[in-house]
This record gives sequence, structure tokens and C-alpha cells, in this order.
Amino acid sequence: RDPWGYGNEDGPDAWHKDYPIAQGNRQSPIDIIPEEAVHDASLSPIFLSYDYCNSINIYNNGHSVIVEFDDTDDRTVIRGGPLDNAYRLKQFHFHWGGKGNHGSEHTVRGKTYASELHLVHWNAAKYKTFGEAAAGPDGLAVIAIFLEKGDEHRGLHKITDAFYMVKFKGSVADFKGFNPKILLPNSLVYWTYPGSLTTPPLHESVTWIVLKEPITVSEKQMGRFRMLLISGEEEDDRTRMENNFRPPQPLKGRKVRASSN
Ligand SMILES: C[C@@H](CNC(=O)c1ccc(S(N)(=O)=O)cc1)Cn1ccc2ccccc21
Ligand SMILES: [Zn+2]
Repeated sequence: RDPWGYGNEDGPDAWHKDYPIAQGNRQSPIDIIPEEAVHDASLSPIFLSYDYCNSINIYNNGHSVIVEFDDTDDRTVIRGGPLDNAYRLKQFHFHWGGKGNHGSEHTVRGKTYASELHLVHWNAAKYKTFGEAAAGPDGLAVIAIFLEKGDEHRGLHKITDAFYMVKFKGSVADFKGFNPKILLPNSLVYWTYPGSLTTPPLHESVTWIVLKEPITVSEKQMGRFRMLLISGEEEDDRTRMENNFRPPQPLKGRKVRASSN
């Protein structure tokens, strides 16, 4: 039972009633102000070892569309940057808006993007399961990539072409052999800060790694996201999945660090 959503009654402003951590000290997303980010020369580059990456399935959980990976070994990990060890890729998913250029969760000096991709990794060196990691202070590392409206993204077609199979909440389909490396921008320059899951249970367990350089997607490709529904196949209503983003949360004294390369 997921009583939370993005509507007027069950949206981000109401989440604190069931999840009081929503008003915690390290909540996400945030508005990133580049001039205020601390330039940290000790921050090494992020290393993505995605070569033996293999996706398993794609599914619609009523809140987003998620591509899951086999995380039973360290074949697909990220390391370096602010991380003390390797974190395993578990899934990636998106947040997006309706028409226009809103829809991202993080913002940059108030600028919003049409969508934001989250690559979710967990600290398998320290935690036995993803669920445990998701509740631990250094359990997760999420790479956020902004999607800006512009030319079409050829790597995104395979994903948007699969959306018809997962139109309804609760639907899942095979989605093998997709490597998210093709969704990365040219530069891995990033901002990093300690934060949380941006959806309930809002655990404060995420080291955020937000890439500065967006990738571009076409309006037509964004339209495909908006054909996904939050309703189940058996339900009468057909409510589109859109505007599934949480607005920026108070920084509460946290430092955002900027990488140099
Ligand atoms: C943590 C929750 C599931 N939520 C997430 O995994 C999650 C991941 C990333 C983000 S975001 N938008 O910040 O990148 C938000 C939520 C429940 N849960 C607990 C154990 C568990 C095991 C498998 C699946 C879900 C599980
Ligand atoms: Zn997310």
C-alpha cells in the first residue's frame, strides 16, 4: 500500500505526516548554487565500471518507471569521488514534468530541467542487502543527470520504445542488455552533498553526485514519458504519470562540494 503520491492530497507537502523525516536535516533534492559550492581538489573523479552491466527488467511502480539490474556481484559499480568504496548499481529511474522545462528534482540557481535521471547504487561492502543500505547513513550513492529539452537522444529510444509494455502501475517487462553508460554526458564533473531519498521513506542515506552537464532529449521523447500511467490496468481512471518530482528542500547548513574534473 503506497498512500503517497504527487497529487494535492498525497503530494510532497503531506509526506511528513507519515514520514516525519521529511523535515529532517539532510533532505533531498536541493537547489544547487554553483558559486557557493566548495571547490574540493581532494575530490577524485567518479569511476563508473559499467562494462559488464546488464539490465534485467523495466517496471512501472506507479511513481516512476524503473530499470533494474542484477546486483548479486560487483560487476557494475561506481567508485571514487566522495565514496569510500564501490557501490553497486541497483536500478535507474526518472522524474519529469508536464509540458515545458520543469520536472527535475535538483535545480541549479533555480533553473529546472525537463527531467532528471537517477542511477541508484548501494554500499554492498558495508551492508548485506539493498534495504539495509537504503536505511544507513552511507548506504546509497545516486548519480543524478539532468535531461534538457533539445535534440533527441539516440540512447534513450530503447527505453522510451519499451514504455508501451509498462503503461500501467504494477506492470513489468523483460528489459535485458541495456547499458546506461550511453545516457552519460561527455563530462563527469559533478557536485556532491549528503542527502536523502527524494520519495518516501525519505531515508537520509544518499551521497548525491549531481553531474553538471545535462544530456538533451526531444519534446517527442518526453511525450513518451507522459503516456505512462499511475493507474493500474484494472482501475477505471487513466491518470498520466507526470510531475513526479519533489521540490528543493532546505540546505540546513550542508556544504555542497564541486569536483574539478
Ligand atoms: C527503500 C524503499 C524503496 N525506495 C528506493 O529504493 C528509492 C531509491 C532511490 C530514490 S531517489 N529518487 O532518491 O533516487 C528513491 C527511492 C523501500 N525498500 C526497502 C527495501 C527494499 C528492497 C528492494 C526495493 C525497495 C525497498
Ligand atoms: Zn529518483
